[in-house]
Amino acid sequence: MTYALITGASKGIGKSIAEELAAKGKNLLLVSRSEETLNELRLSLIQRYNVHVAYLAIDLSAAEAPQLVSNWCTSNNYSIDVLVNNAGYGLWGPFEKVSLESHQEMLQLNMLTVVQLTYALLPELKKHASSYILNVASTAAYQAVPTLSLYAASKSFVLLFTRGIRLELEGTGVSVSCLCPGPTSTDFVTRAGMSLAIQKKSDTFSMTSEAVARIGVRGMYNHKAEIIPGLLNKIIVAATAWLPKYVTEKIANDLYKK
Ligand SMILES: NC(=O)C1=CN([C@@H]2O[C@H](COP(=O)(O)OP(=O)(O)OC[C@H]3O[C@@H](n4cnc5c(N)ncnc54)[C@H](OP(=O)(O)O)[C@@H]3O)[C@@H](O)[C@H]2O)C=CC1
Ligand SMILES: N[C@@H](C=O)C(=O)O
Repeated sequence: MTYALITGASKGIGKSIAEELAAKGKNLLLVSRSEETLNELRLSLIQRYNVHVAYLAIDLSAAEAPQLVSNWCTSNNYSIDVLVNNAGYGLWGPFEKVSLESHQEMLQLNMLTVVQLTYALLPELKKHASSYILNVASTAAYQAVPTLSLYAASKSFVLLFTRGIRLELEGTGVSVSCLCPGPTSTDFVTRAGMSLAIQKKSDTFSMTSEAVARIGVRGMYNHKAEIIPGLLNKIIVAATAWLPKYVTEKIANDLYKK
């Protein structure tokens, strides 16, 4: 019996990925902070899809958390052939207006937890003839986003890290993909502290988390390097490749400024 481990599985894109995989008969290991929400989701998935589901409630922004997750998997003999590094968030506002501690906590989750969990679970993933890593970055990975400067930089890190290990792992059976959603209807904007005006702007372009998850899981199983859900998001990413950087950064700045 093998499992997919999903971080940030209690809501949003991670929850939708859990639903998408459960619907395909995949057993799940759900990881996030909210124990009650995770247990409710666990019971619902078992009832609807007849799959095995376990969860671990843990704050993944703690430096020791990825090792504790790995220890949990080992002590329960969970055989993992899918790892979805999804948990993450943004902090909206001018760089200097957000505390350094808050910046560092976000970078731990968005970047270091992805690295540490991947490092810890890679030996397990390599035991299987075919296994998958799906790291969740963002369309923000393709350019600087003023007022989300560190967030966008953290997602660029995830994108390049993913592409790097993808090539390193060629021939091992471990397929590595990067999901780069654009605006998606989740708690992201609330957690980021964005103004209502920006939330309204973001909503006009937003995809559903279900659509993002469906496209992401399909791309992962199709061994795609980068998965950009939605035609508009594909066009925006393509534009960042041929428009001058100051143009796309100015557009992002106007979109996200207070
Ligand atoms: N929504 C969007 O517009 C976009 C989102 N993304 C990315 O998608 C990913 C998922 O975000 P999204 O679903 O939108 O956001 P949500 O805020 O809706 O969900 C975030 C998930 O991560 C979990 N999480 C947050 N902090 C922690 C933590 N410290 N430890 C453990 N789990 C944590 C939350 O669970 P809990 O609160 O229970 O801990 C929740 O399950 C993120 O990496 C985000 O950067 C990328 C592009 C666009
Ligand atoms: N909502 C943001 C997350 O990454 C974005 O789409 O830029």
